[in-house]
Amino acid sequence: MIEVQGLTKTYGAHRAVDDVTFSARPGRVTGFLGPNGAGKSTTMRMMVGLTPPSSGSATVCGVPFAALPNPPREVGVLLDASAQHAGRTGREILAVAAQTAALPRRRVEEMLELVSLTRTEADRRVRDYSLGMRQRLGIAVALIGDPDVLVLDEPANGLDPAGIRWMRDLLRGFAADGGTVLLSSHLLHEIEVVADDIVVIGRGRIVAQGTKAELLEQAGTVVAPAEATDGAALVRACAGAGLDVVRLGDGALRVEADGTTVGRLAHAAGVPLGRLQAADGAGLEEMFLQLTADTQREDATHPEGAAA
Ligand SMILES: Nc1ncnc2c1ncn2[C@@H]1O[C@H](COP(=O)(O)OP(=O)(O)OP(=O)(O)O)[C@@H](O)[C@H]1O
Repeated sequence: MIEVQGLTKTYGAHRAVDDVTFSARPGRVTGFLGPNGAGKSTTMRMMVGLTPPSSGSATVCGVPFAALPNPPREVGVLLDASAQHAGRTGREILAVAAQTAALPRRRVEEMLELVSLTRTEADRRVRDYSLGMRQRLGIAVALIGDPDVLVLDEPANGLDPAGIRWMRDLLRGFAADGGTVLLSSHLLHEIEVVADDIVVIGRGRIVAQGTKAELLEQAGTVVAPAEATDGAALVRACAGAGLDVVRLGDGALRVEADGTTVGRLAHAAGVPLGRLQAADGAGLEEMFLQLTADTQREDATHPEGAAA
């Protein structure tokens, strides 16, 4: 279990993390999603005692990270896969990690096998590792103490498609065994395929959180009139009922309401529909971009923007 309460970090006048509260529960994968610079890494660094918070608190397994008697046995942490000593071999890094946590030496070979680093690769210096190999080594270090909790910052960076699949299966398996997983990403798809719960952060603040199913529901309904000329009437009908409406660009709209509500409004307005469906993943992406729009470097929202 991870509990974060009111975590805030200011750098001068800049609030990098602003009153962040959420929890990551056992048996579930929690995705921490936000665009570049949203505050994910800073939040995670505060959770594991690497950055002192300006205010607020975080506990892992019920206590602050710094109070854990043998952290690697409780929490596996991967924050920066390139932070390992570049002159050491992968095997040496794992050996040091095992020794620090008072673990038997055999854990080193077990972890190498788990993350599929070959004998030759394990004996190579980390400076000669690809980013994907560094991520695998980082996962091995995180798992070496057989922890209950995993905190992983962008663990899929640098992994090839097979590696991403491997990582996903590993995290799902970890959670299925009762473990708690918190992983960050700036890519919705990466989070969507693996997470049970999603916390969305933008410009240091939580902008949405809930189970994936709840967020998909909030993503609303995609609707399009049978006749393109009815587009404006459909927008008026939905917006007039106080619903948020976003034009999707192909004549369709995303309306923040369930299908029955939208269907009734269209019917009342005398607009025959050509399409009415749950917004699902594409809707979630639209919602994510909208929620974090003011934190995106590029204006990723559709040029037509919000219609209401
Ligand atoms: N040591 C620091 N000093 C000043 N500002 C910082 C420091 N560390 C982070 N920041 C700022 O805090 C904000 C959040 O950064 P953070 O690295 O937590 O974002 P992120 O969500 O992890 O981004 P990314 O997806 O790009 O890794 C950014 O504006 C960043 O410039």
